[in-house]
Amino acid sequence: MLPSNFTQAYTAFVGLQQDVEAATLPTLWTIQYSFYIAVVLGGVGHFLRSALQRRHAPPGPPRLPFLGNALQVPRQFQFIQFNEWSKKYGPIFSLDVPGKHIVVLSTFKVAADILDRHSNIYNGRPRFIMSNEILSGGYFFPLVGDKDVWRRFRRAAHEGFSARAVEKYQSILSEAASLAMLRNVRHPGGWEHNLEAFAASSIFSSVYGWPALEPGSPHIQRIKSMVSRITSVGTPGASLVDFFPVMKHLPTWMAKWKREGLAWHEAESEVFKKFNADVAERMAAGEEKICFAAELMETQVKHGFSEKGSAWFSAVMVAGGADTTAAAVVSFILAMIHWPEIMHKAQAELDVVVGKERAPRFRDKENLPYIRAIIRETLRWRPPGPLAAPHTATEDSWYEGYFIPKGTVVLGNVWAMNRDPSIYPDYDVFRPERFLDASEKTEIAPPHTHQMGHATYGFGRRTCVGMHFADQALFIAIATMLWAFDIQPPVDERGAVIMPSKDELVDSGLVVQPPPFDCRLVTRFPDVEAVLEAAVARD
Ligand code: HEM
Repeated sequence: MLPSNFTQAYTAFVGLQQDVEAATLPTLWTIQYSFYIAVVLGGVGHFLRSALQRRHAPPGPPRLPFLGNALQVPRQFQFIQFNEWSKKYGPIFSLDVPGKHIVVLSTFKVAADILDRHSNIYNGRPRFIMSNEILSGGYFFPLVGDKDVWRRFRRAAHEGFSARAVEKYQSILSEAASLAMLRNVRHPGGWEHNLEAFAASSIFSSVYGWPALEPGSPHIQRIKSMVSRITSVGTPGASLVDFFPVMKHLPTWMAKWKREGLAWHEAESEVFKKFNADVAERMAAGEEKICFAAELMETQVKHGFSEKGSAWFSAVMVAGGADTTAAAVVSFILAMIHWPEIMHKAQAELDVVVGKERAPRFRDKENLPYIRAIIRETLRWRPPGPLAAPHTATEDSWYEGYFIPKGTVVLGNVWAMNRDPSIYPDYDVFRPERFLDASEKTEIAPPHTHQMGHATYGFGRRTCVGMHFADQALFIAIATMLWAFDIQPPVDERGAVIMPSKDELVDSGLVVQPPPFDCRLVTRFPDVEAVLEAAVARD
């Protein structure tokens, strides 16, 4: 009976009629036997691959039947548990959760060997049905798995955000930094909002050419809520459809989650299209201000983007840049409170190179090696994304005797790499000198770190496409902040110092950063306010 069942299944599958003419039977039998052979070979292949995977998988914590390691992987702060496991199982270990084989990399070297040197087969992303395909219509660039679509995003992003291209945003960043510090002089209690507005405003202005945004602006809130919605449904276990992909095909009348998700996507698309329409209007009126969205509108046909695709692209660039940069600035402030001697050393450098008559500018960067080392150390010490983003293997491969099958999710544990005790024995100490040679003029970095000394911008071909913009933003914010203020811990009503914890972290889904804390910003000299005012007016 088996053959007839198979034939029926096959004929139904390829759309053949059941009542085939007798004359076609020989052909049908050939098809039928080829089909059996394919199924048997497929089954044997699958069995062999599974055996290979079991036998040659990197070591890892013991698995339970069916559930694998699902109950051992925490929902938050996974990088900390993964770091512990790496101490026991080594720099490459594996985990199994239902439907997914995961490999975690914990040293710069294994990450460079696998994700950088073989980046052509490790540049995929796992499928994010709810967050990317439904809520974002397939346009959430960092989550896009389709190679062709991703390549188009990447090429277009590179045109606007390469090391060279981002220089055109320097005046926007300088103005935003001076404005944020001016707000800090006038409203020091709101420093965290002022710096959040700096990060969001500078990327908004670079993408849409808008004037600076106020702290708490509805635009900042909108992008934050977009990111938080997309990341919350994308976390493992949050959306059933990511476990059972077939559910994506349910009709909307049967699936409220899908109906609501698609409606949300349409509403967001309208907003993002309006942002772009506003840019188009200003361009038509002859405004010359350079912005990414304007350039993209001119090149969108070449890159193969629809109107909606290009509207989402611009908004996603804003989303990728705002919270990450703000989180790094907050960690820098915390470090300055805990290591004031570093702050004073940086201020001495600024006083020599910049002086007190003007605020720092980009052209000073070359002569401020200590400030540059502080930026690296901030990103090493408290990476805003301690697990970077998941990559997937798009082909089977081997690494040092371990088999990594196609479809494996590969995670680079940035946290473990940046705190590798064999490279940084004092990894918990904030010490920018580790990135300078004996003369303290030239930057140095350990091997396999792209000369950066950290892996905070990720790996291989999926390395953060906004990293040059972020580095510029961090430079001008940190230099202007240190030039203008002594950053001090708060004191209680009796004058006793309240030291904020340097070890606590909060995980917002997109970024990991210190929980909110107070600090005192004391202007370093009487003219700070006047100089910042002049800088804002000039830029
Ligand atoms: C301190 C600030 C930032 C940090 C720490 C950071 C970190 C990261 C990381 C870890 C990744 C994933 C890399 C990987 O998959 O291996 C990433 C991807 C990405 N970042 Fe950033 N980022 C920052 C700023 C920015 C900025 C300013 C922008 C936009 C201008 C941006 C846009 C993106 C985009 C679009 C991707 C996806 C790239 C792709 O999938 O090919 N990021 N970032």
